Amino acid sequence: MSKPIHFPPDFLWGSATSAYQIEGAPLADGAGHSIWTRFAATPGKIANGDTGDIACDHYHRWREDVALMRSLGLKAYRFSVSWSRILPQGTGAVNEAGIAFYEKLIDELLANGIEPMLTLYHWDLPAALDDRGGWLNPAIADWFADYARVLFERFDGRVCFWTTLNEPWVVTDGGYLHGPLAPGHRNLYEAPIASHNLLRAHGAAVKVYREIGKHRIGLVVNIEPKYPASDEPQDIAATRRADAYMNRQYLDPVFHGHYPAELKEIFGAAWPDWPREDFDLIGQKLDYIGINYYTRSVCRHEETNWPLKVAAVRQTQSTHMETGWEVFPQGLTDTLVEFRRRYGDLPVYVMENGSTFYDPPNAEDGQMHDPLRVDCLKKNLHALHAAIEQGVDLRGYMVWSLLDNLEWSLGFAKRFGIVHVNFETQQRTPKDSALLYAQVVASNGACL
Ligand SMILES: N=[N+]=NCCCCNC(=O)[C@@H]1[C@H]2[C@H](O)[C@@H](O)[C@H](O)[C@@H](CO)[C@@H]12
Repeated sequence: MSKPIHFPPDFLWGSATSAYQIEGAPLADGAGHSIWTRFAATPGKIANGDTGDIACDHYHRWREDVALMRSLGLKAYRFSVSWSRILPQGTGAVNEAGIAFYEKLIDELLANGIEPMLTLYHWDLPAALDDRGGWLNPAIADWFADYARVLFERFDGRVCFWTTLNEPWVVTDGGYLHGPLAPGHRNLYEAPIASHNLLRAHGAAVKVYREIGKHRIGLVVNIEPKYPASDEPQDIAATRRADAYMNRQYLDPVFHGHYPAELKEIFGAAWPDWPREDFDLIGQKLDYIGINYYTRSVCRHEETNWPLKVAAVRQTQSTHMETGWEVFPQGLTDTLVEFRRRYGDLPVYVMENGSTFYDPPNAEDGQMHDPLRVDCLKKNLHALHAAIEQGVDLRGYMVWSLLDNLEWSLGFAKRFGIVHVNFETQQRTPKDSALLYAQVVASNGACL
């Protein structure tokens, strides 16, 4: 019998979502178009022609969803604000109806004893700014800082946990290098520029927060630990390139003031000489780091793979994600321990961790059984605890996701929720994984 595990007494157990994936009504009450309302309206961009026009109808069901979080005993809720609800043109006049929606949500969370954790940007750039170059226009650092200032002024104090960006790697790799995500570009020269401007915008927003904010602000990155497929020098080098491109491309400039050298090797002539002063902006001190962990990657050299020359070696036990994300809880422990080794003892929150499996149909007992997700969740939580035992200053965990939702270009078929959503009726049904998670929260992990 393994000894019961305990997490720190004030460990923050919560769940995470994002605006475009759950809200629906993206253009309601004066909101402007985003790059995702446009992408979804473009045939072939989202599987099955799915869109965020309705999604989980959270824009109208927010009170019911907060009650659902309360019923699960959640201590925190990580959500994102749709920039184009607040500033329909991306800059300029504030849309008070957009402010009002998030104010109601925040106040309802607080009234139910749930900590609001607000992400300023979770991929849904205002279309009006994309028309002005979006993340390719250096002015976006100021546009983003001005947007952030509006929310800081309205909500700081009720919101005490701020995140500037969610996963700049996915925004860049998906939206500018390979193209499966909005705005759908595929350009070796654009990707480094977009990525660098994301980090500049992050720094500009943190700088504003230091002027007027009184609580905590950080960055959320997806980290996918890389393991060599063999000890062949080519595979070792490929693994280093993959780690530099996906993981260190964001953490090194923020914490060490420079990019990994491998990026110049990967991008060649497409890699600019960045102005030194940019790294003073990017390197603003943070109160915490948010890490999203889903899977690892076993890497080998692959000459034909553009532009990294790396291929991932498919592993056996995978989730039902499109590219078969391996279930590898040890990677979560390794990621957290390696962050501390490389970047120091900053407080860490796991801001997303979850899995998608084809959930079996509703059982005769009316319960939504999801045994594979339950197993995955248990293993990941044990891995989380192992990192704490190895000295990581881990402060909280947000399961991805509260609700089944729009999995971006993969549509609604990829269900990550611990709560099932019937997208015809909008009925929410907690899965076994939600019942397990409620026990974990209530016992602070002792039930594991
Ligand atoms: N191979 N491989 N690669 C794994 C790389 C992970 C990149 N995708 C994410 O982390 C996204 C994050 C996003 O915030 C959320 O909005 C998404 O719904 C989840 C689920 O997809 C995750």
